[in-house]
Amino acid sequence: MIQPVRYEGGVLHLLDQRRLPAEERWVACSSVEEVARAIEAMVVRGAPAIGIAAAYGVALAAVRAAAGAASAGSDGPRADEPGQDGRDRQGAASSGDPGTTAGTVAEAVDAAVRRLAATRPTAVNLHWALRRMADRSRELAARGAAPRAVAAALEAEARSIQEEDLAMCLRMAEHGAALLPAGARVLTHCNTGALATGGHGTALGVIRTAWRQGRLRHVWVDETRPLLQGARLTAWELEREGIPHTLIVDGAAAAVMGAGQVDAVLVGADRIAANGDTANKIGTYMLAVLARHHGIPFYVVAPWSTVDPTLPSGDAIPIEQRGADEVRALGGVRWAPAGTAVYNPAFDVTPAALITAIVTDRGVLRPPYREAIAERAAAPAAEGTGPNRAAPPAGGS
Ligand SMILES: CSC[C@@H](O)[C@@H](O)C(=O)COP(=O)(O)O
Repeated sequence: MIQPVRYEGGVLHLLDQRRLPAEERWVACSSVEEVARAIEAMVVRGAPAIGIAAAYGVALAAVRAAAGAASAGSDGPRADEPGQDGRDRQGAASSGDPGTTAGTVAEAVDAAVRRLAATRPTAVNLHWALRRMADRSRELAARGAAPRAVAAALEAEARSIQEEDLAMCLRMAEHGAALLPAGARVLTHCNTGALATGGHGTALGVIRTAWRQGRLRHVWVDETRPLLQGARLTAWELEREGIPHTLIVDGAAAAVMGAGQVDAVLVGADRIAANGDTANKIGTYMLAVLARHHGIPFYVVAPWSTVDPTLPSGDAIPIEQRGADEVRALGGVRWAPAGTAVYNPAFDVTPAALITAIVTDRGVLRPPYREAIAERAAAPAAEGTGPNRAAPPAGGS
């Protein structure tokens, strides 16, 4: 199984998604700053995977703070010091620290949460995961846990977030596959696969499971301009799995729908507001309009950690704006005049009215979404899916 995030021996290893499919290269992070920069640079991307990486970033901060004052009151390595391969830190982390106070660790955790929360604004999973780590840290501090015990517990919490995300993906995949007709031809956007999650994927997880169940015939893959997550990442995952697929430019979606070649559209989400409005990769809204015009079901697939009941509607979802050169150029080749004005929102918001159903690990939600979301938010989370979130996410909105 593809897993883009691995935490081993106090070092976070991220599969560098900027380089796929050309090469499989891993980036080692041993400080919060390295994790934050990896998220900003999209070494790791996809809403759930960003949350998982950030959770490990917080754990790294705690590990380093617990080890940092080990040398008789020295302040240890700085949290923003770039690592080489992290092994030096691993040694420091395991050396123990009689001198570090619980307060030092709590401060390091708070600083890590603030830094990581500022990396990418739209995916709420990031803030959900950070909040969970901060809550766990406070709980341990209140119990008077020793620094090294806090660090170990935060490493375990991050691992739980990762494992629970995989479990949620597998549950969503079962729910979503059951919605598809036998021999389905589906269209998907961006990358919502194992690369974007704890494994298996959200919309792509449904596709994987439907294929294994023998009910899927074909996948249309939007290339997903400007960063080509569909062409580079989704096509790579589908090829590895042997799932029949065809890559199209984003502008061809209407033509394949109009030709009667699509039975369902499946997309992921970065944030779902209380009324069901859904932020996802730029171009998703366009697909929803097209699907409605052609009478094709449009399904959003997302874990509960993507639902943000604190926002009344999609109008309140912060949309990340990215640099002009992502549009003017690709791979170092510029094809637009250097001074051309560019508008480059990374996400758009699909109005709930265009969404046929939202597939979550808590079941399939149907309109009216405000009621459906309120009802599921109040229900206890299924085992292994973490605590319900009642309060607003850390720095999320
Ligand atoms: C399971 S991933 C869901 C979304 O995060 C995905 O569709 C998406 O929009 C990813 O955007 P990205 O900018 O690549 O992080």
